[in-house]
Amino acid sequence: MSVRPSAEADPVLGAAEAAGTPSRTGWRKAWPFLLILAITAAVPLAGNDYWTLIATRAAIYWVLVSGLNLIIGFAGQLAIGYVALLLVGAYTTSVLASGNLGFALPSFAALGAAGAFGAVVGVIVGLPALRLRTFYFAITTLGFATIVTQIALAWQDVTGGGVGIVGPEMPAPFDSRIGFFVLCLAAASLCTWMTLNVAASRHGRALVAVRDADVAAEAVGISKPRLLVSIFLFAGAVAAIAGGLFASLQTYITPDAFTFELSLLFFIAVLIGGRGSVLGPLLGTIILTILPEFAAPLAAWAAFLYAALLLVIVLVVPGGIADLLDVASRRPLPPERAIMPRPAALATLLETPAGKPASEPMVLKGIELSFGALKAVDGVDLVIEPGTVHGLIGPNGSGKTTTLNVVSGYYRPQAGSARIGGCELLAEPPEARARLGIARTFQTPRIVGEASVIENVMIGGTVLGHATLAEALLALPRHRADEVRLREDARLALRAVGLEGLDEVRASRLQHSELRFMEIARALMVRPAFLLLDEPAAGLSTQEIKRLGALVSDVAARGTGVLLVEHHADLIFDICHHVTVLNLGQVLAAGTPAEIRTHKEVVSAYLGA
Ligand SMILES: Nc1ncnc2c1ncn2[C@@H]1O[C@H](COP(=O)(O)OP(=O)(O)OP(=O)(O)O)[C@@H](O)[C@H]1O
Repeated sequence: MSVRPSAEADPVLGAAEAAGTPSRTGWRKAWPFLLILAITAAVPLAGNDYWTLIATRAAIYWVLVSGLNLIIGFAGQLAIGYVALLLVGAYTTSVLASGNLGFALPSFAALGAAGAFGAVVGVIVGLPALRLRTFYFAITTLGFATIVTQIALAWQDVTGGGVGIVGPEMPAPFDSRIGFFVLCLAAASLCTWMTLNVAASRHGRALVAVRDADVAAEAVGISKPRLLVSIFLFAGAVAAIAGGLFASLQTYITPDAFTFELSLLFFIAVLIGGRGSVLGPLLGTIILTILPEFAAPLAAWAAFLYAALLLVIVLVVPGGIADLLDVASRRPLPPERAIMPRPAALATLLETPAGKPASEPMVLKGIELSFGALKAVDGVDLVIEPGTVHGLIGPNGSGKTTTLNVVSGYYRPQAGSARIGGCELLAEPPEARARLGIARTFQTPRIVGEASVIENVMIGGTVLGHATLAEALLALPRHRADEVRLREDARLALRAVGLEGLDEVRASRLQHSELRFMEIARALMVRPAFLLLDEPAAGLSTQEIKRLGALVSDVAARGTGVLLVEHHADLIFDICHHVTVLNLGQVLAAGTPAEIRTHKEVVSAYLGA
């Protein structure tokens, strides 16, 4: 995904392009990359071998950073010690090509083997990220860098220890300075294209969802472990290939070549480039590679220069280079814009093949959940019929959200069952709920602020895509078809909830009420059999609450069972078919709105006189 809504290449731009009519938007988004490619390709024409060497080095670094960018910039995992993968790739290629193991592979075969080995090592380095958060993971990657350096030093027979080993020699025509430069530039271009493809895929969107809205990601069916492992595989492979190229460029490598400063360069290139961008980190890598060359006397101060640059960027442009280039996101939005849901679009969206109206009710029985000594939910029974709106009301702290969290899988109750027909929901992991047709919104909207509105909504359709990460990397037909369909569906969903015209706007620029409707659009992408809404009217104007009510009624009328947690009594009594009242975690009353409105205990405990 291009989480920078306007500044980046999005190789899959919608129906027009899929139909073979390239749109102007494609070229508009691709030109910065083509310009960088043209300028870099022209470097050898200046006849200066030294600058050709620097350009080659920048291309190699970018091969590594392009993969690392998916880990840090997209998935938000702080992998600081990625020089370890460069070292692994450099030594694997050199050792396999040198014959130190008793046989010698051709250089390209050694490079390929290093890529495969790097993929495995990438997963091993990345595994702690599945359990550890932020800095703890960062430290493990640094620890890994130290370990592989020590192995390279100690395993003298194979690696040459401190003395080092000869780097692989590339065959003709890549054995000349220019030939090798062309090879590295081609590898860098390929990596750029592949990461742009991933960025503009359901996998790229899932990565940023995991980074910025992990609970929402889980609710739309994204499996964080599976996603991260596949990204670690890719990043490890390209980093190791970069290592092989690096060893060839250096002609001779020792463990000393893999410094902490190099690791810092990779990490900071992504940070100053900007999160969720490909163009920014590419420019970051180029800048950091050539910066010490412009300040040759300061070469020994490289780490200091990187850190200073990072500080300046963070203070002046917190969003990094990508943010600076994202001019469109600074254009003013119409201040007086109304949310106008369109029932016709809703009908079209919910009738598309992915729609699976519920035929059986969702039945909760005896749900119990305690937090320590506090019984948040204490034996709750609830039946949500398809095609109806079921209101769940009660005083603050009565267990409404907790009940909803049990249904969506966020909490596992200590007792009870939640079934749809023969399917026991509680036996399924949280990310399986979307596939079972359950979608939700949140009390506080969980969104990816840096992504465009339409991309946020497309995140809701992640499980409806079919293309694997490998297909997305290579922009194979299934990936292109996924993107066209998801984008069309997301447009429909946005029309349905009344946010038409805001598709390409960065979500962080929306008003609070718009975010609430955007979350509903994201949930509708699942074509939910059951839709769980957690206080969707909070913070909305009277007019907006009316439109929300009509929208929710429309959704239910098309067969979806809606569980509506809400404090706005008018909305509840206007649109609900059934109402359950909770108090202190228990069902205080259940019935039709008319029965609840006049229920004595409900009036005294919640509604008031
Ligand atoms: N993760 C948690 N850890 C400890 N206590 C919790 C947790 N989540 C909820 N609770 C407690 O459980 C009780 C029920 O909370 P819940 O959020 O379900 O109430 P609610 O009816 O949705 O309230 P509100 O209308 O204010 O959102 C409250 O006392 C709350 O403080």
